[in-house]
Amino acid sequence: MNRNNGNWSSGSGGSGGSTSSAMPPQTSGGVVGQAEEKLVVAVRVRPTSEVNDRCIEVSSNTSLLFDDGSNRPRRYAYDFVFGEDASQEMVYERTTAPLVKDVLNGLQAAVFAYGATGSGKTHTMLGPNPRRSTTNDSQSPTVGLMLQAIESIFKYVESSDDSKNFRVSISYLEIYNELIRDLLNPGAGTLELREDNRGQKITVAGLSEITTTSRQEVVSLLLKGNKARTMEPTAANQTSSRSHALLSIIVQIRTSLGTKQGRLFLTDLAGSERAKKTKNHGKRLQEGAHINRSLLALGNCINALSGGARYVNYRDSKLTRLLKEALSGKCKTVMIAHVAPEGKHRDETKNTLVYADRANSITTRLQNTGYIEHNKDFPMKHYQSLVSDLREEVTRLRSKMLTERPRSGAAVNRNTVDDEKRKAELRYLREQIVLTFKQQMKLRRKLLEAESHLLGLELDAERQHMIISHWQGRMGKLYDTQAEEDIESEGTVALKNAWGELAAIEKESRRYKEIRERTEQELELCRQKGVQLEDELPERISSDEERELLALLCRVHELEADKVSLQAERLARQAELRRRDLQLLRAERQRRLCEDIISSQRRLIEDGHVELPDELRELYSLYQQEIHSSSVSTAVGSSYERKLPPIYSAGSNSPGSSSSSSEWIPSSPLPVIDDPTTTTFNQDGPDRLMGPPVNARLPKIGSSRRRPSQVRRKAT
Ligand SMILES: Nc1ncnc2c1ncn2[C@@H]1O[C@H](COP(=O)(O)OP(=O)(O)OP(=O)(O)O)[C@@H](O)[C@H]1O
Repeated sequence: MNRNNGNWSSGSGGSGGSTSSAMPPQTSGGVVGQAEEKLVVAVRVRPTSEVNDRCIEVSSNTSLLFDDGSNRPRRYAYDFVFGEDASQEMVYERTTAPLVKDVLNGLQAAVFAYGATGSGKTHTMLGPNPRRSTTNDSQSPTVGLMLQAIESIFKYVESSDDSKNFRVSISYLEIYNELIRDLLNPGAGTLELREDNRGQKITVAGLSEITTTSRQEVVSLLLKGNKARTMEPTAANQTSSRSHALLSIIVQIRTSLGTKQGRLFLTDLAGSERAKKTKNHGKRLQEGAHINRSLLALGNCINALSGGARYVNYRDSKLTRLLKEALSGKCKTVMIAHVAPEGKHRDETKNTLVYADRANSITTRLQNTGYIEHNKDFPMKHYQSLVSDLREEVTRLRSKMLTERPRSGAAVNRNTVDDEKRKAELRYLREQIVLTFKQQMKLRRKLLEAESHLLGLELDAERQHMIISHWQGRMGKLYDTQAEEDIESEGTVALKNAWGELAAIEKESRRYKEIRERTEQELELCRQKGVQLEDELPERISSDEERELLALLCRVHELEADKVSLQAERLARQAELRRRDLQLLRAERQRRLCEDIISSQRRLIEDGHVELPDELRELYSLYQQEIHSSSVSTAVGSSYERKLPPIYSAGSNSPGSSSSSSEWIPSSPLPVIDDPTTTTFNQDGPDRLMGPPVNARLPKIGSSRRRPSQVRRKAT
């Protein structure tokens, strides 16, 4: 077992697990890349002994009738409706089993149980009396979805040919009164929720993530976690969960292309409740308020998502922040709404049905999580594995030659007919092997080309993103209104082109990802066929002639391996050049921004006659030295290296003025200024790649809008 501090949104476990390149099962929808996804909604009706006063009648596997008391029942339809007699297994098979397959294919998936207090959520997710349960039997028919999912994942991994390529880790937390607790390490106290600068990646700092190869261990950890969960008897439910419990199961699958990571979130939400009805007081009442607030936040997100809102506020509660990925489409998500059929729970049941109805119309775009650690070294890494495959084949063939030495006189004793037949068979076998090998190489090349092309597209997309942010920055911030229309038209054209390019690149990427996937499958079949054919060889090698044939085959394989190595080096160099080109472009862009900032600051200094602080004076003189040395080397260097920041002299009226030196004060420590209109930078430098050239437009002298606080005037 490995215990790590885990991230909520990115699995970073220790080593553990096992390995295998077993073909993962087909995804529920065969989705790879981006696809339109509907949030799947199921409703489960809790069993009751009440026969007379009832508000729910299940009419089919997908619909039910709800009587709000007016005796005019309303029909609600969902993806699945589970009646009172539905077994745990049935609920699992229809809702969670397809998601487990997706997770084993490297996708993210989530199941969350929603409903009023006492409606059966914990029963569905964990089974009956999870707190009291001590059985480690994850195969018992009453266990909940969490244990069933763990059971299926381990079953799959264990039955796979190369199970050592899989690594399974879990983390389990609860949100109680808006505080996060680690259920696998309850003594750790409350944990912090953190997110990156862009609010994209949510992590729970210090959350344990346990990696293990033993399913029994996972099961006992889960049971232990359940016992640590905050549960209290309330008037509505003797074993009421007062917290939201979120289990995350991460499956990492090592493949020849990198490590894929799938993740399954299983969430047992605390039940919504009405204070009046539950008769809760004090602590229970406060818990209820927190529960309701976070469920309200969840409800708001669902409303916004179902209405197709562009902005969804996930920030209102920790629950929604943690479930953001599950709700916003980076995940396949199933919501199981729970209802109580008794008439006395009519209001809560109606609320849940309406809630589930809204969730029914949420559609999102599923994103493939892809590989977590590949491409960085591509194409080298990929080629290396290919070459090692080929070398392995050579070794295998060679070992056949060594083990099966011809027995002396064997050939002489055979009669001619047998000999001929044998030769014909061998010829056929050899032809088949060569044919399969050729097919394999063809597919491998196709795969490499697809990979290489995808890498190129990735870099192209990055370039377009840079162009977009470059122009958005220029149009939005750095330039004065004076020639706004000009800039806008230039910028608008550049932006439009970049967006168009980006759309085309994305389309092309999707196409190539499909090609890659198909080719991978074909290659695997072809490889298996090749291995089978080669397996037939040992018994047949009995003559020097046959041995020669085999040696020839080895040679072909070796040559092919060498060829692939060379190809790999060439492509690696190409990719590296492209990468460096992008880095240069990025660095140049940053340099231009710095120059713009310096220009604006200098403009403020000149215009406001601000006394130059010593440190700044020093920096300027260093800068001047730097510029001097780079202008000396310009004779041999590129023209843009020597370009000074586009600083305009005091008194110049337009950015295009032809002053060739600073006219501020003769003793100015500031660098000499080049004329922006005569510079070749915009024509030749990397900035040119950002689209049409644009000169910086700084505020006119005397018309600059300065706030007194921004300018420290020189004391006279
Ligand atoms: N499908 C079911 N079959 C048998 N018993 C069930 C089923 N669903 C719920 N129960 C029983 O009903 C009671 C309440 O269920 P449970 O504790 O799962 O509700 P809950 O929605 O999780 O409540 P809370 O939000 O208060 O935690 C429990 O005793 C549970 O065993």
